[in-house]
Amino acid sequence: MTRSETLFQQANQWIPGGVNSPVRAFKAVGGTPVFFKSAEGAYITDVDDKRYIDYVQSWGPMILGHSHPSVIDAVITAVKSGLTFGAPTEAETTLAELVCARVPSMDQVRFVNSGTEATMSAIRLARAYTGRDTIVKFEGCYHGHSDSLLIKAGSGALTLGVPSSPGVPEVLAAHTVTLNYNDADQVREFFAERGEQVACVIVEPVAGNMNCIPPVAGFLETLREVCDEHQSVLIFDEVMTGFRVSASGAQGRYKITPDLTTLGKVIGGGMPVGAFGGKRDIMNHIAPSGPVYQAGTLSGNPVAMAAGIATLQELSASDFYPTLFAKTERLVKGLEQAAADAGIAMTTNHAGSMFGCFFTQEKKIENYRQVMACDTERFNRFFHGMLERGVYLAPASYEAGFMSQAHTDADIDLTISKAAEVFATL
Ligand SMILES: Cc1ncc(COP(=O)(O)O)c(C=O)c1O
Ligand SMILES: NCC(=O)CCC(=O)O
Repeated sequence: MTRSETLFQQANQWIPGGVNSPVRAFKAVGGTPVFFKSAEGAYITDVDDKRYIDYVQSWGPMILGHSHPSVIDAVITAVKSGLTFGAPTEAETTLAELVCARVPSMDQVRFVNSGTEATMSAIRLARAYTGRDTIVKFEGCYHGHSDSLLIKAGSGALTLGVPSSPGVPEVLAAHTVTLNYNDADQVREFFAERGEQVACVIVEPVAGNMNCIPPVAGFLETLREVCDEHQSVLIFDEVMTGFRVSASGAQGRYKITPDLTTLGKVIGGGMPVGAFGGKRDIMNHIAPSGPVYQAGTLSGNPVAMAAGIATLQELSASDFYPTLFAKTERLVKGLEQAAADAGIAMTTNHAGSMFGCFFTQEKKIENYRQVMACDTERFNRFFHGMLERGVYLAPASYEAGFMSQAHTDADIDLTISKAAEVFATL
């Protein structure tokens, strides 16, 4: 047995399914999850001392690569001053200012501990602000695991075949309407009928939890329009896209201004952080400014704030995003070419530093239905072939991949050559 196999067996005794988050368990791809012990830059090392080029990057946060020296130094400095005070610190304001300065739609921001908390709190706020109950989301989008949002959700929920989780009361689920991603006509039709009931529309402005699906022209624009017409709150869930698809997130990339934005992943630099924010007149409703309750023992944790500040500061270099995006292009073009050379039907999507591969005859993948029709068995063989050859991809075909600053052209070219080997076996 490998050490990962031994550890997984032990973990299963004490932890349900052996993991603390379902997507880690390799349920979708089969086999035993790899247990890791360290990571640096683009590389991650497992407990059997095997090294992998990592395109999961902890599901998105590690945009600088693992163990970036400035982030580690900032964390060590913060740790030495105490782990948590449960009281305000200057670092919270520093990070809040950094975030709001970069995301112009955000006048104010509240820090929480995860993306789940951020979206859960944002929809509570939108419901209170509008005095309405109905929320609109899109099939295959994942916004964390709060009750109202775990309806027809993406990510791990898709792989388990239970996108709408048991345990969510029907009366609550009834308030969540699920529409088709990238289908502007359906959104218009729904709003024409029930727009006055809609508290908010929440959307991943680039979908990253049903593989990677950028918005088609006009989709986000339509969401903005119908929300304006019906006084509904438009929430961009930028937990994944924030500071990843542009310096100001997807809203900057596609030039659509949401009312509320949720963030996570990158803004915590690898520490547990989420955030929600937006226009001052909406954020004023949050306690203690207003009556909408939202709280957290560890919210704004000083160590997490330090990691976030150090990360955002690194992103300010003028060539940061162009360089990062060029790497993503290099990878996806190389993978497409390698697949074509091997006669494998595969297409890719990418947006900024997010990307995805689809095993399909179709040339363009723009919606959930198309994703679900892709050849998952072939993806699973691809995944294991790459894993064997030292490339760690997300262990499910419904996840976006992530590029980091630390990936070199040599790492990317090595990845493409490994993929070429695997394509030859598919
Ligand atoms: C778009 C999006 N929203 C929300 C979440 C939930 O964040 P977390 O896992 O930190 O609770 C995730 C990822 O998990 C996500 O990708
Ligand atoms: N796309 C999946 C995630 O972003 C979150 C990972 C997890 O749920 O563990």
